[in-house]
Amino acid sequence: MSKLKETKGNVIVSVRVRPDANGGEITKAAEWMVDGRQGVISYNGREGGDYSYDNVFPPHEHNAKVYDAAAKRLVRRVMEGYHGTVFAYGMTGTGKTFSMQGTATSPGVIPLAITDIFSFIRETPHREFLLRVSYLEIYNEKIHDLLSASVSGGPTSQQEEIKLREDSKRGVYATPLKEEIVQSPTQLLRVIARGDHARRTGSTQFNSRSSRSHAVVQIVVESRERVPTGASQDRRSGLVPGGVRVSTLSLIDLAGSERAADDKERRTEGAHINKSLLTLGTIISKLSEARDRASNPTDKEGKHLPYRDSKLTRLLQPALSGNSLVSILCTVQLGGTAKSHSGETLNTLKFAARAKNSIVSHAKRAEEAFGSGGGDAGSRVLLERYRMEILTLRNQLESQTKAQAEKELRLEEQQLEKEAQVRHEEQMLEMQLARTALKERIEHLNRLILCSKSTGVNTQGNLSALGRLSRMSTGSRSLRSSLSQSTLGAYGHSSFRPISFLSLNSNEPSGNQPFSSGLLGHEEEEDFIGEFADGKASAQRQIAALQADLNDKNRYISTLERRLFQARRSSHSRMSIGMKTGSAAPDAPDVLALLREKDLEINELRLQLDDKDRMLAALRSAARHRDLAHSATDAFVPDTKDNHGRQEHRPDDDDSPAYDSAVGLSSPFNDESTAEKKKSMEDVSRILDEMIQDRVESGQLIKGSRGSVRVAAESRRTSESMAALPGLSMSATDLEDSG
Ligand SMILES: Nc1ncnc2c1ncn2[C@@H]1O[C@H](COP(=O)(O)OP(=O)(O)OP(=O)(O)O)[C@@H](O)[C@H]1O
Repeated sequence: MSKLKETKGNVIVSVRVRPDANGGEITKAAEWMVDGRQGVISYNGREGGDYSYDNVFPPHEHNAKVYDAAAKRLVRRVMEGYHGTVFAYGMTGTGKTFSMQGTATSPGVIPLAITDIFSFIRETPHREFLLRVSYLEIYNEKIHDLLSASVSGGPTSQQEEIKLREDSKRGVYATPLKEEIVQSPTQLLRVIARGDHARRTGSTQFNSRSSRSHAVVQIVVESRERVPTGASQDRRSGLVPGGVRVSTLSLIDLAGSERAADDKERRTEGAHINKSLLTLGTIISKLSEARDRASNPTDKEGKHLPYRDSKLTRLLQPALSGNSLVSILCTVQLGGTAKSHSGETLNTLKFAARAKNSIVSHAKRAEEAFGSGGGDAGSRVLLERYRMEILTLRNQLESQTKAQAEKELRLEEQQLEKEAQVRHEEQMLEMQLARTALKERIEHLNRLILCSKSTGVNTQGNLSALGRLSRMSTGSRSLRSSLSQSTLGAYGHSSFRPISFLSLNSNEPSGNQPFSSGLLGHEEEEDFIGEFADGKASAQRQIAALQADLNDKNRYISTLERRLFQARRSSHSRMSIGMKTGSAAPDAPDVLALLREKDLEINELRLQLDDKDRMLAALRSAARHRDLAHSATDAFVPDTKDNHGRQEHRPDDDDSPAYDSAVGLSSPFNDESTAEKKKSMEDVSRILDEMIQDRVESGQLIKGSRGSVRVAAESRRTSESMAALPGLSMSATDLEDSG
């Protein structure tokens, strides 16, 4: 026996004995003997004998044990690339469906095979798998797709007829047939359960829910060697190291053979069932006969085998002809009392025995297919097809990604161009604004320049100072006019000219610096300034003009002082002469005349002194205007030194609010101005001192030890006499105060 198992490993024939339907022991124990360990069933009755099989399962053997012994190895080899077929054959109600499907608590061959399939996948990491499943039934010699059936149960009448076709690589296959790709045991079991639900069943004499059709579950296994890690480049290029291997596991639950039933429908079904089973039996018998002629291989047995007599045998042709591993599970029930029952059991045992002896499997591992190959067989290699599709999609994705990247790049470039254009426009706008601002500035400056020219005053920026200069110039002009009038009025000299006249200082020993051409007329000054109205040179010319004006004023002051001194001396001389004359010949009428003359002179001197005071006030005012001009000029000519490096001469200054408000500056030359003022006062005092000294020398006055003076006795007398006269009351104190 063991030798038989070894030599015929590709075909396994098992017999499973169903428990007694009544729950009791085998009633005809004497007729039947079941040896599970030896795989022998013996029948002691008529046509009795021993029937040996690969496996004999006693009545209470579990489904798991049946699967392990009858199908497990075959399933694993299918996963390795072999075709495999497991089918259950037996009389109705003997446990074919129970063995193939099992129950929830005792799963049969199909669910256990599914579990093993996925276990194998998990245990084989170096390969990748793709599983697809189909489920059909052959009912009254017609093929129905159980996965395309309506939910309500039973294939739809409009379902396209499914035909069997044959291919050199695939063998015999049904088409069109729905195939579902499954990725988990649960998903696969759910698909099969759906097909089971659609399967046709009916009540028979021996089975209240008898399968009235042959049901075929086909699981197509595609597998391929995994691409080694790091060979992603090859994957992308489509160069895979190995092809795809395709194998099929067929799990078939045959309808039960039975005697002709009373029901017409059952009789019709039975006739078809029996016919297909009969054909199957016939083929097995012929295979057995062919095997007996194995020594004469010239005969090609296949040509004479009636596979096409039934769809069942046509569908099982690849398996029966040796291209597939085969496991036949025959189910019997030994407990029946009817004589016919034992006959059916014997028929099953004989079928199994013939199958065991006749079927020779030359099953080989399926060849690995490369590419789609061409033809239907190649196109069914879904794994390869998917791989190609993935490759195509990946290429499309890459091209789209590239196109997208290029598009984004273009958009980015366009965006950058837009931004650059916006920036350019902004820069242009800024430049335009800057140009506009510059133009406005230029126009403003031009207006300023025109305005300055129109006023005849320089120049760049210090318009208020220039305005003050202009006002000062006007003021100076009016000052000269008033001076001239007052001077003329005081002296009655029509030849006396204002300070701006050049002839005034030509012969004056004033010590002032000569100024040849600086005394310009007012219009000339404006033209001069306007012509050189820019920069430091212009400012220096302003200073020079003011300096000249200042010199004029100084010279005029000196002239007035000298004239005053001369007038006093002249008066003193005349008074001295008159006194001498009076003392020598004191004639009363002469004295009176002399006194009147002196009174006139004294009055004239007083008027002259008043004029002098007014002139000094006017000169101080002129000096303030001059300082104003200096300050305005200094505002834009920091270097206030003249060309000879000397500090500009500053006139005396006072704290006149008008001056301060007019200039708006705190003069940095206040100290110098004060010194200058003191100097001028000292000059006046010096002149008066000289006058007093002259009188002292002439004996009219006596100088005290502490600087005080008194009138001499002679003079006092004269003075007293003069003082007695109306209008002659001048004293030394008066002389001091007037200085
Ligand atoms: N080994 C077994 N142990 C327990 N119960 C079984 C066994 N075999 C069959 N049965 C029971 O017998 C009844 C009929 O079994 P099943 O439907 O599997 O027979 P079948 O051969 O498929 O019949 P049919 O050909 O009419 O479909 C079922 O109720 C099933 O549970």
